[in-house]
Amino acid sequence: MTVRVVATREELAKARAELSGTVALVPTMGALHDGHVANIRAAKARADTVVVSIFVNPLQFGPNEDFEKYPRPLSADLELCAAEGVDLVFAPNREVVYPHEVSVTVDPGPLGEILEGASRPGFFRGVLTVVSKLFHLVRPDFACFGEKDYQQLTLVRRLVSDLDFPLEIVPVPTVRESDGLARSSRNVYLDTEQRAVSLAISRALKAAADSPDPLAAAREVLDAAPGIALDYLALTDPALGPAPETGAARLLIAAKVGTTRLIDNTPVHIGVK
Ligand SMILES: Nc1ncnc2c1ncn2[C@@H]1O[C@H](COP(=O)(O)OP(=O)(O)OP(=O)(O)O)[C@@H](O)[C@H]1O
Ligand SMILES: CC(C)(CO)[C@@H](O)C(=O)[O-]
Ligand code: BAL
Repeated sequence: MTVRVVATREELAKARAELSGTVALVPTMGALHDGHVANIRAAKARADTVVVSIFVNPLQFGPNEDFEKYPRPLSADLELCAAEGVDLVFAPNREVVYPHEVSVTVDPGPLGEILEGASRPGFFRGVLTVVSKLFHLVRPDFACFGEKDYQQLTLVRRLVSDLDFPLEIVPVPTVRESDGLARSSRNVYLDTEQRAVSLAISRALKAAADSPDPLAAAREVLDAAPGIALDYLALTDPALGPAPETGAARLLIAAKVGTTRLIDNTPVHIGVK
């Protein structure tokens, strides 16, 4: 079993013209896992054909982040795409996506400055710029994004509505390991002990989802967890605005375990249901 793979703009344009019916794009940075598979399956359920992009986007990495070390197991990724019946993989190199120095970029606005944006300056500018380029190059009818990266999903939705991209964003629920840890390409950085420590993140979210005081419930679990360096624990409304006094809300966590930065989030309800 193989999957069609293109790397240049010309190859992509030709392959795109040969796709019939509706197209769903699954943008990724590769190192594919079950979370990506859920995105691919959601794409297949929505559209006639599925395109996966694999590109580790330098523009969204800070100078001290893991761009160089980010895993790039391309042949395993292609096997997985073939097994999932993906129609086309776009796996460009840096020069294809950025043929000259970038000058014009997409401003994510105030939502890009908080949470992940506060810890990773320039991150959402990099994400929204490359996502815009992928939307122009692939011209999908749908694009799937995981709820694991909730702020990214929220900002991509704003990008599409504020800048009138003619496509629909499909959110995909977070896929977890059986012990609760959210699947992430960065989980491979964790050793056995760190992996055990990192379970406090999903335990905190679970406690929060079951409590009328989500913030306090999560804090209690995290305070009792050695080895977790909390970056933020934030309660917001579902669109990442200020949390309501009661009702539907979102709880988001970012934490470092060793040198690995992990993020996760859950819907919560403030007050008694
Ligand atoms: N556990 C998951 N469940 C659902 N979707 C996911 C999951 N993990 C990643 N995705 C989604 O897959 C897409 C590509 O993500 P990416 O390639 O960055 O993988 P990742 O595992 O999030 O990597 P990283 O750990 O580097 O953030 C994004 O839309 C992301 O939200
Ligand atoms: C959306 C994305 C592929 C843009 O580089 C990346 O941020 C990711 O993998 O979530
Ligand atoms: N999963 C979002 C991309 C990143 O962390 O760089």
